[in-house]
Order: sequence, then structure tokens, then C-alpha cells
Amino acid sequence: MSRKKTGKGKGSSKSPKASPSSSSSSRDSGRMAKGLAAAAAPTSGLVYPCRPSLGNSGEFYDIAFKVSDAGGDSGVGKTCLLVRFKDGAFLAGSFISTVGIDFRNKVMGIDALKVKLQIWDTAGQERFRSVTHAYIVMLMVRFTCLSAWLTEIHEFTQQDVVVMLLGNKADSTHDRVVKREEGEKLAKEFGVPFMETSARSGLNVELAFTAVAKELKHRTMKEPDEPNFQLQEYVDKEMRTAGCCHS
Ligand SMILES: Nc1nc2c(ncn2[C@@H]2O[C@H](COP(=O)(O)OP(=O)(O)OP(=O)(O)O)[C@@H](O)[C@H]2O)c(=O)[nH]1
Ligand SMILES: [Mg+2]
Repeated sequence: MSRKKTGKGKGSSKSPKASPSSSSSSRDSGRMAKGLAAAAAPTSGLVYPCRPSLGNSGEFYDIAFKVSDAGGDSGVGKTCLLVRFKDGAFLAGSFISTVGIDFRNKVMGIDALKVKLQIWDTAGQERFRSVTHAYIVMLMVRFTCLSAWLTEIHEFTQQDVVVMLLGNKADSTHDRVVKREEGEKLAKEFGVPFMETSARSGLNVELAFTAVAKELKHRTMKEPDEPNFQLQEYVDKEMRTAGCCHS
């Protein structure tokens, strides 16, 4: 498989033509005005490796996927989680709600491959019409409206979309909205994998995205007789191995 280059860092673009599959490095990541994302985004989660390279800042990748954090109500920490994952930092200070959609790229080493995740950061108010391109939707919800979110996901996304439920703000008994046991119970009820994260401490952030990247890579490249990747088993095992949590 040929290696492709990707840019890093967060850029900005307002043009509806500023699809992440464009070849300009300034379009490698950016912000889109609300309502433009559906037109701008390709309909598949896989970014085709035969396309021109996305950027010129020097990171190579073998395969790329789109991921979205849609489904999280405003303020649950979607943007902070992505910033923690991408830059290893916590966005402290006053809360600035995302307007429209942002995206960030990160290349991860998964098994012997370089996997690029192109992660779309939606506003809490954004609905799924704008993220139908996403292969994986990482829900970060207050759990009260999980059922409604899931219904909407299955209505507006690809049939084989992978959903992962994240309970963020695990660092704070004050800020967190649900207990871990409640999250686990609900996730089981709806048949989606679940884990707790904290953008503030970094708890499980890398692990959540690694699990997603492994699932995507596996789906794309697995042999017909190979068993499916078990995302929940993987994260449970990794957390046990680490003695509880990854940060
Ligand atoms: N304690 C704690 N606070 C967090 C964490 N993640 C985010 N926050 C805080 O929660 C607030 C909202 O975070 P954002 O990441 O902007 O929320 P969002 O989900 O992107 O919100 P929208 O863009 O409106 O959809 C900010 O004040 C953050 O500092 C976390 O892991 N722990
Ligand atoms: Mg946000």
C-alpha cells in the first residue's frame, strides 16, 4: 500500500469546497459554517488512499478514516477531548461553544500501519444530517437522550456506522453527569461500547481513539475468515492491563 502524506495542525477554511479530501494543506483541517458540511463531506468514511496527499507538513499514512464526535450535548467536552487527543493539552478557561463543524487530523500507529483519523468536531446543537459521512460516531451524551440520539444516528448515517459511547469528565464528581455503572448499564442496553474519559486528566483519551482506529482498520482490512474486532473487549482488557486507566 502506498504511503500518503498528511498535514498537521489546525487550519481554517470557510469554503464549501474545502473538503478534507482537497489537496491543499491549508484545508487539511478547519472550520466550516453550519449547514455546509453535508455538501462538503464525501459520503464515505474512508478517505481514499489514491487521492492526492492532504498536506505538505510531512506525516505519512497508509489509510485514513473519518470519525465524528457528534451526539454530545453542548458542554459535555467534545472539543476538549479532541484537543487533548490531538495536542495533549487541556483547554482550560471559559467555555467557548463550537460553531458549525471543525476537524482535526491525527496519524496513529496501529499494528504495522499508519492510520490517519480525520476527526470532525460538531457543535452540540448540530444534528446528524451533517455527519452522515462519518464511519464512527463517538457519542458523548448526558445519557438522558441517548435513545433519541441513537435513533437519529441510524436514520442519518451509513448502515454500518460504528457508535461508541463516551462518558467524559470522569475526573470530576461535580462535573460528571452520570456514574460509571449507569453509563455501562445504558450502553449495554443499547448495545454500544462504552468507556469513561477525561479531557482534563487525559484518562483513556488515547485508548478511546486507538480502539476506534483499530476497529476501522480491522473492518477495512480483515480477511473473510478472521473474527471481528471486539472493541469493548479490547478497551476492557487494556484498562485491566493498565491497572484501571490510561492517561
Ligand atoms: N472537569 C472536566 N471539565 C471538562 C472536561 N472536558 C471539558 N471540560 C469543560 O467543559 C466545558 C465544555 O467543554 P467543550 O469541549 O467546549 O464542550 P463541547 O462538547 O465541545 O461543547 P459544544 O461545542 O457547545 O458542543 C469547558 O468549560 C471545559 O473546560 C473534562 O474532562 N473534565
Ligand atoms: Mg465544542
